[in-house]
Parts: sequence; C-alpha cells; structure tokens
Amino acid sequence: MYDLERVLQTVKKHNAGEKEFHQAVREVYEDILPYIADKPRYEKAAILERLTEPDRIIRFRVTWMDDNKKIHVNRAWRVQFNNSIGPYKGGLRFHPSVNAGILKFLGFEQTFKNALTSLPIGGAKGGSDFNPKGKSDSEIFRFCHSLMDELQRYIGEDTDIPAGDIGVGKREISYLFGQYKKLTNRFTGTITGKDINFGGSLIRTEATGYGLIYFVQNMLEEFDDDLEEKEVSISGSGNVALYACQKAMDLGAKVVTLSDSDGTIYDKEGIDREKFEFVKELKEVKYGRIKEYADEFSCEYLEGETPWSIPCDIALPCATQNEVDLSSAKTLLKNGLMLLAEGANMPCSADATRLLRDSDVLYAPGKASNAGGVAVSGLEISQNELRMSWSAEEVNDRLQSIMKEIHKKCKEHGEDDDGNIDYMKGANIAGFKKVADAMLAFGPV
Ligand SMILES: NC(=O)C1=CN([C@@H]2O[C@H](COP(=O)(O)OP(=O)(O)OC[C@H]3O[C@@H](n4cnc5c(N)ncnc54)[C@H](OP(=O)(O)O)[C@@H]3O)[C@@H](O)[C@H]2O)C=CC1
Ligand SMILES: O=C(O)CCC(=O)C(=O)O
Repeated sequence: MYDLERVLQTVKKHNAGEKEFHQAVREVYEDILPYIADKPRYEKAAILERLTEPDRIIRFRVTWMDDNKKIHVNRAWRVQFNNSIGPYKGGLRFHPSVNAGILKFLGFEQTFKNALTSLPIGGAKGGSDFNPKGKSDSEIFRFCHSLMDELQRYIGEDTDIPAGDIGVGKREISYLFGQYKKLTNRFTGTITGKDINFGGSLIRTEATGYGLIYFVQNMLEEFDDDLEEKEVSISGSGNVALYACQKAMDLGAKVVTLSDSDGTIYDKEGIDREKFEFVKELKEVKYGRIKEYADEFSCEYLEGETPWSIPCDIALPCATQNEVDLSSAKTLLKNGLMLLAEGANMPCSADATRLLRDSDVLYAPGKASNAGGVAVSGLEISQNELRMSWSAEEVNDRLQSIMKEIHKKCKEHGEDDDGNIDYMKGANIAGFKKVADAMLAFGPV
C-alpha cells in the first residue's frame, strides 16, 4: 500500500532542491492517500508516481537586445504537466525567481485546478527568469518575440495553450500572440487572455479576481452570510488583486489593503470607485508602485511589509507563493479572521496552511478559489473554436456557475459529519479523481 512518507521521499529524490514542488505534492497527496486506500486500482497503475512526473519539460534560451544594444540571455521553460483531460493549459510567468521547480509546482497545481473547472483542459505552466521591472516597452516587445520564436514549436490550439501569469498581462500576451500568428501564418486560439479585438473573451481580464469573490460568496452563503460590510485585506495589486478588489467593493465589502513587493497601503476608509480607478491606471497603464496610492490619498504606507498584520474579516492573498507564513497566519487568527481564500497559487506556507485548516476559519485553496481565470480562458478557447464572441453577461454568468460547481465539488468531497467543509481536501480529491480516472481509462501506460 502507498505510504505517504515513502512516496514523498521519492519525489524529493527525483526533484532535489525543488521545495515548492515538494510542498505542493505533499498538500495534495496527504488528502489523496486516505481516499485511495481502499481503491487499489490507482496504485496498481502507479498513478501517484505518474502524476508527479510532468509529461515533458522544455527548456530553452531566450536571447534579446536591450535599448543600449547590449545582448542578454535568459532561460525559459514550458512544463507540459498532464494532458489526460485536454490540451495543456496554464500561464506564463516572467519573474527573476522563475525556475523549473517553481513551474513544476505551478503545473502540478494547474492540473487539478483545471480538472475542477469541468472544462476539457490539461495542466501546464511556463515562463522565464526575465525580470520585466524597469524594462522599456520596446525591450518587453523584443523579449516576447524572442521567447515566442522558440516556444511556438511546442504549442498549438489542440496541443498547449498558454496565457498570462505574474509579469505577463495584456501587453505581453499581445506581443506573444502577434509573433505566434506571424510565425505560423495561422489565426488560432493558441493563446488566451487576448485582447477582445483579436479573439479575446470579455471578462477574462477580470475573471480570476471576480471568480475568487464568487467563490467567497458561495462559502459565506453556507452560513447565510454575505460580503456586506466585511473588512477585506488583499495582497498584491496586479491582475488578480485588482479585480478581486473591484468585485468585493461591488458586493458591499470594505477593502482596506493592497500591496506590491515594496510595501502595503492601509486605507482605513476603504477603497472607493475613484481610488480604484486611480490604482487600476497606476498598475495597468503606468506600471507604477503602490506607494503612489498612499501619496495620492494620504493613507498609511507600510514599507517592506505584507498586509497580514492588519485586522480583517477576510484575507485574500493575491500576490505570490508562500506570502502568508506561520506567524502571519497566527496574527490574522488573533485579529479575528473569519475566512481566507487564496487568489494566488499556494500563497500560504505549509505550516500556515495546516494552522488554518485546523482552526475554525473558512479556508479555500487556490486551486479551487482562483480557478475562475483559467475557466474563462477555457471559455475563450470555446469562443475561438466557434468563431464567436459571447457577451460580458453570458461569460460572467458562466463564470459564476463554474465557481458554484467547484464549490459544490469541494463540499461533496470535503464535508465531514458535522457539516464542516475542508475545502482543500474536497478540491484535492475532486481534481485528482477526474484526472486519475482519465489516466486509468487510457490503460497502464
Ligand atoms: N492572472 C491570472 O489569471 C491568475 C493568476 N494566479 C496567481 O495569482 C498570483 C498573482 O498573479 P497576477 O495578479 O496575474 O500577477 P501580476 O503580475 O499581475 O501581479 C502580481 C502582484 O503580486 C506582487 N508580487 C509578485 N511577486 C511578489 C513577491 N515575491 N513578493 C511580494 N509581492 C509580489 C506584484 O508586485 P510587484 O509588481 O512589486 O512585483 C504584483 O502586485 C500569482 O500567484 C498567480 O500565479 C492564479 C490564477 C490565475
Ligand atoms: O488562463 C490560463 O490558462 C492560466 C491561468 C493561470 O496561470 C492559473 O490559473 O494559475
């Protein structure tokens, strides 16, 4: 019979030093082993071993020229993790911390997240250790073109469909898609997150943040509660954070923080429409720093700090992995936290996650609560295949019902006899079941 520590030892040996990947595998397999204990078919087909080995990892060099004509060399990867239920699908990340281990953890998580959406999409992730910060527009353009010169060999509308992630927004997707189209001489839906003028879906930009809040709504509805007047702390001020903030405000919550890697703004009055438009322009158009919000609206700025010392009812980590450590989780609990839902991928460290799961706060893992982004990417693929564009209302309705369904699946597999829902357990089992059963159906190899 599978033994958790033995399985994890093998994963560590085969993936030495990749601590985020080890963490992600442990988080899933802790729930899966008890679930499959009386189902020997999974062990017989070596499903756990197969699920931790990506189908393939492509690594390549990206050479590009800066504005001073200096040549730079970066590394890029595409981790095609698992295509059992559909073509590989997942974002591209541009950040200096990117390496194969980080992308493997993200691709592993993506595989189960995509399964939860009920759409036919497999799991992948990619990116580069390129740092977009401080680069000119023409440098970003040249980097994106150079990356696509190589990446185009491995992707396609039925093979692997990338999208954005940290450091890759509308601008980068446009440059990547433009070059892909040129190189292949085909107009296909191979990349999602495209602009609406050339095959993008309405609501894709907003989808991860909106989906996160829809998921939170579903969690609160279990207790006949809602977001009205809840004090919400959000980290990050990128794509996920901004639209989580907007939807939370729309539903009557008071959002008091946003952050970036330099610090946190604490706006005790709450972010309103005018302030939101300012920060949206600051981040999406001017690529500015969050401190400028504090300067503009004279609120508190916590230099070099995360938002987690600030009391709130609901915490939404929307920046990056392991941004909520054990001591932050303890502080949040001490300050009266009632719910934490992950907008980022694995933003809570392993010990913080354990503490939250063992406490009586509501806790949602990213693979469930941030699945709205990839879900609308899936809807973008459908629209591209149909050569149609659905209205914002139609996409938003579908997003809401996908998030509701994910919540239902978490409940189905995560609810105990007392009616408490372990969302992590529910998401892990539901995601695993779909992918693993497809693998079983294909036979032993
Ligand atoms: N975009 C999407 O559709 C989806 C994204 N996600 C996940 O959500 C998270 C955020 O992604 P997204 O909003 O797209 O990315 P963006 O690049 O748009 O924004 C990222 C934000 O997080 C901050 N941040 C990034 N790295 C760090 C760090 N090491 N320490 C502190 N702050 C940091 C950034 O600050 P700064 O600018 O200073 O670096 C920025 O404010 C990621 O975990 C991503 O994987 C999950 C599902 C879908
Ligand atoms: O839209 C996509 O394909 C990917 C979104 C993503 O990267 C994620 O869900 O983490």
